[in-house]
Amino acid sequence: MHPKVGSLLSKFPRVELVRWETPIQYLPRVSRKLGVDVYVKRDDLTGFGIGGNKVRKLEFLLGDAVAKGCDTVITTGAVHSNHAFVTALAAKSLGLDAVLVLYGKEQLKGNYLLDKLMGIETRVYDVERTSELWPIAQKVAEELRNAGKKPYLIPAGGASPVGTLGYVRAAGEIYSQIRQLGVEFDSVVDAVGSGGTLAGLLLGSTIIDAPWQVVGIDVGGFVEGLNERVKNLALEAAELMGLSVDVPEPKIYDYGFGAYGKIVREVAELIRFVGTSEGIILDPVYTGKAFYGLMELAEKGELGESVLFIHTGGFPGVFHYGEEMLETI
Ligand SMILES: Cc1ncc(COP(=O)(O)O)c(CNC2(C(=O)O)CC2)c1O
Repeated sequence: MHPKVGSLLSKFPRVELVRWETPIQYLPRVSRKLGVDVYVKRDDLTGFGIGGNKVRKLEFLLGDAVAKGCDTVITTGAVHSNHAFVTALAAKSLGLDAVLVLYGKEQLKGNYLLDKLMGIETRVYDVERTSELWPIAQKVAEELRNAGKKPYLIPAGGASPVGTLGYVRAAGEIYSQIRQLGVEFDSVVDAVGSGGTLAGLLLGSTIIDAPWQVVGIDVGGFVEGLNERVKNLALEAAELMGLSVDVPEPKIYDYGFGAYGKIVREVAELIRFVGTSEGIILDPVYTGKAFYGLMELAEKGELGESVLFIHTGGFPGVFHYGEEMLETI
């Protein structure tokens, strides 16, 4: 861990959910195809509830909830939400209750199947996008307070200054790993939904004065005003840490293929290519689109000679959208 990051974060309550450093793995076949060295940080293996990148944010979010004596966690997302499922699972593992405020078609697949299998309370609403769920979640919190509960509200994706600390810490972890590996990166690339992961990487990379550029791949406009949102999240997290830093403008490229959650042939084919050539499974909503963007940008020379992809997980999405993906290829 980078000493400055470690000491800055030590004052924040954190529950340990990521029990190891996730490996950084070289992808020989992808690298040969691109003529660029591509590595992947296996944050799909953070190890709690196949929750991928969300687990890092939840260490601080649930640490805060426990420190405040809260007894019920509420969060929002689509019915296929990786974040919603692992938030509720982690809350339950800490003895807290959880209520998921969701939208979308209820199908017993992927994360929604896991929600039900784990006996998680879900409330599904007829809205078009996650952002419309926030006022509903606030009403649920009020209902719980009136029932004598002490709810802790977590925004979609855990995209808050506290949640952002999770990827500040990840940047510090990457720093110590590259010294052991003897590698350098020109770019670090991550899928962007609610923006918290990118914001944390941006702030963490600024704190450690990292040589790499941080690049986000927007997977379909999960939120509006993404650049400003990411920058503000990073600055608010810096303020929370007691830092005054100048965070660079986020570099975000749109590879949403027209809409968040839209399943497309190009991504299904890429998932097959990366799976059969490197044994790594990407998902059709987030990491498949992000890796598609990485490969196209790398071929254009936008990412330099050595690139680190943050594999943020999303595995349940393969089982939510598997049939739809197969129809495209
Ligand atoms: C596998 C995977 N990879 C990357 C991301 C994007 O992370 P951010 O939300 O921090 O930008 C998600 C998000 N998922 C959301 C969810 O509800 O699951 C927040 C949208 C993700 O699940």
